[in-house]
Amino acid sequence: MNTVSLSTNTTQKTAFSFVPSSDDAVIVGDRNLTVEEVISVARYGKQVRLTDDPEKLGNIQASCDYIHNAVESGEPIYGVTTGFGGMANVVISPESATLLQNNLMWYHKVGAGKKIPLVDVRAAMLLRVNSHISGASGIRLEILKRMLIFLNAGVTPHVCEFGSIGASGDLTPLAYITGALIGLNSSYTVDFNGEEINALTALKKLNLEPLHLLPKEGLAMMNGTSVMTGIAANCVYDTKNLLGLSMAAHALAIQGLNGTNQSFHPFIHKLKPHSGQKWAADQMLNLLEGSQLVRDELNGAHNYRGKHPIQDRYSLRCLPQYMGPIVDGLDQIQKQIEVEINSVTDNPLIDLENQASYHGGNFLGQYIGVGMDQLRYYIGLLAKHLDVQIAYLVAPEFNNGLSASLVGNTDRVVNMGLKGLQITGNSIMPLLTFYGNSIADRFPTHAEQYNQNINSQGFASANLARQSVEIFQQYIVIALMFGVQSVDLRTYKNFGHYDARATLSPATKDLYLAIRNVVGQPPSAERPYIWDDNEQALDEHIAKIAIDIANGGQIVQAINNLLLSLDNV
Ligand SMILES: O=C(O)/C=C/c1ccncc1
Repeated sequence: MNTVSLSTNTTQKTAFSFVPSSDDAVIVGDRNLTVEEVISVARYGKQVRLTDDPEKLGNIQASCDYIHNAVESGEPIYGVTTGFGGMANVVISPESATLLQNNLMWYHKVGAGKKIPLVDVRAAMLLRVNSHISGASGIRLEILKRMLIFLNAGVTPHVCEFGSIGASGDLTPLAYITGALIGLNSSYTVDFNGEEINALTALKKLNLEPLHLLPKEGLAMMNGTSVMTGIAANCVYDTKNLLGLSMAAHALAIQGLNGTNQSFHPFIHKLKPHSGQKWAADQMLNLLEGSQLVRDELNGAHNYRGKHPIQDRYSLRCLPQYMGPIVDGLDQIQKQIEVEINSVTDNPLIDLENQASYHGGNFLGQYIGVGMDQLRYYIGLLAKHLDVQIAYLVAPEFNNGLSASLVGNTDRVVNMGLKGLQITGNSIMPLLTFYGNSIADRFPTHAEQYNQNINSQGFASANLARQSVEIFQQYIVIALMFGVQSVDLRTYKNFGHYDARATLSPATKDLYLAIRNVVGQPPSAERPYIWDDNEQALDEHIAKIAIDIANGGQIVQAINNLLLSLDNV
């Protein structure tokens, strides 16, 4: 798979550059799409094709015919022969039905704030096609094909971060995608393989003509949850990587602290068999297996440990019980996102079999609003646990014989070790629990003439989730740096040298090596990761590790088995 290159001074995925992938294409319409497939298209340039199932393709045309006939016969259908939303009492004549759809994009050209990342817009376009492929939306195949042309050529409309309350779907964000797609006018802009150009120029470069929307097509494009769901898919994917890295950071810390593996004994977790808890305990055993730094007490041994308690403190001993609900919760969120990805989310919906159409509200993004609220809450919980582990590592009263603040060279009395790094971590962790606050329960009750008087705030919730993910990507770096330094110091304490390659469990050695590699400082028997304070600029290490993680680079690859196991929680 080709990788996405990011600009060097940021880990944000706004700086996406499109490289088409030569892997097999993702097919829309043959079966349900997964989060993984969405990511492969959105971030890694995988090509997309439409199904060639003649029945599916025929249904798309049949749904357009249904709308055409309804308009001809003057049938009252919401949003086709009526005004929109709270103005759905306005009767629209057949002659104005086309104008109605094209006007929809004008009064929703009201986005505010920054542009959202291109990878989120790419995910949104894929999801919009996937939603329309069911043939219940009354939109031409030509428009679906056009979205795929954009995706496959790396042409991405610009979408703003404010403008959707997630009620009638993401009207305004989708208006920006639609306006660019049809070339409504030159004020719509796109990213054309890294170059910002207007939509009309983009269409020319793609050998496409501007299009006029037909009745229902504006609503079909704009009434839906695709943008918030695209963002959510990217967020859940990243959060699972971060969950895996959190587990691995804990495994390093447990080795650094000379913790026991007994608390992860399957006997304990069989007696409280929540699937997430069992997964966390099993994975912790895998992560620690073969380590020379833990107290190997799976046989039930427990000896007095002098001034240290006979059993470990809760952040170690209760790790599976703490992690379990987070693991199960993320799994549930992913399942809900995958249902949303494969849903038809506009209104009205066309029932071809019964030649009827139904007024409803599949565009309400409540699953995404609540799901992304939960995702941010779980990120806050993950961060809190890591913060505790760091605090444990730096305190000589508790850390089982390591130096204060994990100072490397204690003979150089001015060394303060990782003290500053901990404070940076302390500056981030509260933000992450703050971001765990909910937004879906705070809404404008008077929205849109009291028509959208219940709304999900799903788009806002998803945008906040992206921010939370990006902040957590910085935070996990700090936890990992603490983990690396602690295992070096523990190796010295127990074995008289600093090369933790020889003492770590095989499952954490790869991660350890990847981190040392990314910061350009290979392990050595003579010195730990950080020896004297003035030998390295730790902010540069933070930036390098964060970029590798945001890119899914070697640090994430190093825990691939752990990540794969998340699919079978
Ligand atoms: O009530 C609806 O189903 C849709 C509402 C709406 C409001 C404003 N613009 C487009 C659609």
